Amino acid sequence: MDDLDAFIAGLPKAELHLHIEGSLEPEQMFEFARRNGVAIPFDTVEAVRAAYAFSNLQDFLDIYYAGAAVLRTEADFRDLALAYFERAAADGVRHAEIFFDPQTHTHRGIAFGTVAEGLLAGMAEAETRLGVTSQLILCFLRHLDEADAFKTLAEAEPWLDRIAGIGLDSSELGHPPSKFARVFSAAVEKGLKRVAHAGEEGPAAYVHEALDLLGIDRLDHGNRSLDDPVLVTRLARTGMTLTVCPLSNVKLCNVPAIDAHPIDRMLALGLRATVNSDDPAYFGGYIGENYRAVARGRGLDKGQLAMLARNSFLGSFLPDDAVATHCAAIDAWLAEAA
Ligand SMILES: Nc1ncnc2[nH]cnc12
Ligand SMILES: [Zn+2]
Repeated sequence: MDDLDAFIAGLPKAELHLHIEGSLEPEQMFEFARRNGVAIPFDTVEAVRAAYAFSNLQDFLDIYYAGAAVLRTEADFRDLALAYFERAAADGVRHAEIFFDPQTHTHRGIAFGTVAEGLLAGMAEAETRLGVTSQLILCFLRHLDEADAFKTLAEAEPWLDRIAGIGLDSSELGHPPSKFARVFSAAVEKGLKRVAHAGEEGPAAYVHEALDLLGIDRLDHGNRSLDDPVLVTRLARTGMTLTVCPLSNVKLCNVPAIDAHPIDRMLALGLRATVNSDDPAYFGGYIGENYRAVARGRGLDKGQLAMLARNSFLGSFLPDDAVATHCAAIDAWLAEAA
């Protein structure tokens, strides 16, 4: 491991944009398929990996939803979460706020509670065994309708004291944030935080909508905000956190190559950008791989990498005292590396 890789591995960081279903590795897909007696349309792990060539978000989503079909029991969700936390801990993650897509499972007849209890069990075990804290964010699938989102929020009611917030994901184009304004209003009355994918493939106007109509606390992706200087100013002045996912952006062809990624431009514009993995099993790497990719591709120095890590705690839903402790650990690591 060279000096930069060692610095990145030891840099305390939070992951704020991770779809737990997107951490399903092909090996696990086979294991879960076997133990649940579910057929999958692939013969080998290599054939699965070979299918991961995407030209846009929808290409990926079609495969991602099909892959999730192997997840059936509470143990599957627990094992999936634990496997993610083990990889994240090895990458220096101290805290993670993870997304899950309940509708992907309830629409297949899996109870909301099976998913939630399994994930919560994995999260609790990760905290005791690995020292990684975490929170859960329930994402609504935006290609489905508002009524389905309301139904899902009602199903979540018994678990809401253990769910930090709600999010919005899936096919962005044609499904603007405005479609879910009323669900997000209902969620805020229940004390939930609000995040949304916006400006991943969709226009800057969708980011404005997410701010104005959903009242988001955090912006997932947000790359297309760079098309709109007034929006950039608004995001910078309000200290809005952007959960940027570099390898995902390249894999889904939203950025032509990693050396053209705008992560350092975002920082230079005063945006509170963070680095995250999105769907690491599908996009070529976990959070450490994303940091290494932008560090090399954009020539980031240790100060910039530490800023990205500090932003991840500042943008988290952790209480101030925990954020202060994590930021002090970053400063100590930076001082040691100097
Ligand atoms: N990158 C992404 N964009 C939108 N929805 C998603 N669901 C999982 N990954 C996603
Ligand atoms: Zn995402």
